Amino acid sequence: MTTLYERIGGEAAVDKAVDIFYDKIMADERISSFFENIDMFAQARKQKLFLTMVFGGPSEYTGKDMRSGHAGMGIDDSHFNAVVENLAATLAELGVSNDDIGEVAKIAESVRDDVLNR
Ligand code: HEM
Repeated sequence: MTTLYERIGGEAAVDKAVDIFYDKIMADERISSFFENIDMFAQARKQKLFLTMVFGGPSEYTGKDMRSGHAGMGIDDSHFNAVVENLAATLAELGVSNDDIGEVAKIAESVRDDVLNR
């Protein structure tokens, strides 16, 4: 059985997706302010490793868990929805199938309560 990671296109596709994703985030006034003082190069590197892991690729992520990684930021459901929307739009642009985008959305849902610290 192929993994989501393989179907999306492996390392090259995840790298490209994360770069486009953060361009969208930085241009999105609903959420860009959260990233104002963040080193986006380091952030993109972590996000590539995190998504690679949760999509079923190699597990090389050594960053924080989603609860401690987002603690005290005041992220609410509307911010979370905006992030997922940008991720789905990025994957659609890269030609990922609707089924696979649905699977990514499910993975995102599975960390919602941790990211929102509830
Ligand atoms: C599917 C949802 C999300 C995933 C998978 C995700 C993933 C990550 C990862 C892997 C990190 C790195 C953690 C570390 O430093 O070790 C991180 C940090 C961060 N996330 Fe998220 N995130 C999500 C949702 C959000 C949302 C909704 C926001 C705000 C709108 C957000 C804002 C941030 C910020 C600002 C950081 C940087 C923290 C810092 O370096 O001080 N994230 N996220």
